[in-house]
Amino acid sequence: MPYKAIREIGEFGLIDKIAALAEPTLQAVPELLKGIGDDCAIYQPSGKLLQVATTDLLVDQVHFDLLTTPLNHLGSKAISVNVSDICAMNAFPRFALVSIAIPPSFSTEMVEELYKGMSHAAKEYGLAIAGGDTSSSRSGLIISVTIMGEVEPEKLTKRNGAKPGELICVTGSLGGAAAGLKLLMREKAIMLDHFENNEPYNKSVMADLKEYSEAIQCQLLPTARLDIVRFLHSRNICPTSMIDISDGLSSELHHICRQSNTGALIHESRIPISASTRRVADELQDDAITWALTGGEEYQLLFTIPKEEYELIDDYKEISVIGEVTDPDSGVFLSDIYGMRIDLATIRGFDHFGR
Ligand SMILES: Nc1ncnc2c1ncn2[C@@H]1O[C@H](COP(=O)(O)OP(=O)(O)O)[C@@H](O)[C@H]1O
Ligand SMILES: Cc1ncc(C[n+]2csc(CCOP(=O)(O)OP(=O)(O)O)c2C)c(N)n1
Ligand SMILES: [Mg+2]
Repeated sequence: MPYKAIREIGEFGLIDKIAALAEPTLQAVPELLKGIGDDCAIYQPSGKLLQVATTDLLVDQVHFDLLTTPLNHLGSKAISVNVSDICAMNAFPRFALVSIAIPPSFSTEMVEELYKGMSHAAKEYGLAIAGGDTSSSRSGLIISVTIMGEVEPEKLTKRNGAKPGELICVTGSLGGAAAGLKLLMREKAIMLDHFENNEPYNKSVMADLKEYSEAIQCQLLPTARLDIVRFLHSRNICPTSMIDISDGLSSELHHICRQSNTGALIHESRIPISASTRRVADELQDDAITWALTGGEEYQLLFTIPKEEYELIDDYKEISVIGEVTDPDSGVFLSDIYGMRIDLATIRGFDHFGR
């Protein structure tokens, strides 16, 4: 079946298709009085709740590579990385505005595939796709998502409330997204090599990626930890500080410490790293702890709670206590498996303009 060029239906024909795909997300949000179709989306904020807003860009060749990324996964990830920021405030996402700049190589079906992923993720998180903007792009695909969320004022969690003596907690496991990215880049290099040598495409030269599905899923299809926000609310736990891990554990811990005016000591042996991430690191002769500290794109939550609240999280396997908050003069340190202290100021994470 030939693909339909976007020029055949034009900008407004494309927006109609996008609106149809966004439609099922509207049901979960009755406060949204108008979604796609007017000059603005119209939202009726609920009474006493505070509103939070976040935005993140996804740019071709910076955040994704279309050779290794299915478009529906990319759509889902664009929603999830923003929901993750809402979760980091201990808040709930309500609606999203999605803007895309589309390169000339894209067909109507490719845009639809992207929105199928967004719409699916939005439904999972109970948020509506309420509007956006569409442009052509003279270079690669660019996706910008803005999400509004809500939270009761007393539950709002910022980066700046950690105090010495408190526990540092992290959700899920770390390092998987970096492992997935390394594997995908390895497979891409093999594929390009093959094409360059004019060899016919042959699936058998590629690794069987099924055996790496956990790491690849962490990279291509991360989930924001809205389940953790629900858990925290259900147990009436209000972290004193919280951040999501987009740039690596080390960077995010520094953000909490800088904004809370504290130090921190975390323990290498307590950093949760899955067996499959360790296996990939061994295979690629790389270091899973470095991935956890600097890899980023985990979309797990890093937060602090008073020691007395330990028993409230103790039985929950999705949360690991990895260390404690210290005085500001103590710096931000990792105690390695031999008890040696490593200054985490020397191990920073992802930086768009980093050397
Ligand atoms: N171009 C920009 N203009 C205004 N504010 C920005 C810009 N880029 C980032 N920020 C703000 O700087 C802070 C840190 O951004 P970032 O590191 O991207 O956070 P996150 O990891 O939560 O996405 C956020 O409050 C964000 O809104
Ligand atoms: C093609 C490609 N190159 C590199 C990466 C790795 N990468 C891209 S952005 C990023 C960090 C997170 O992105 P950022 O824009 O800093 O998110 P924010 O902190 O604003 O949430 C990482 C590790 C990737 N996923 N794909
Ligand atoms: Mg950001």
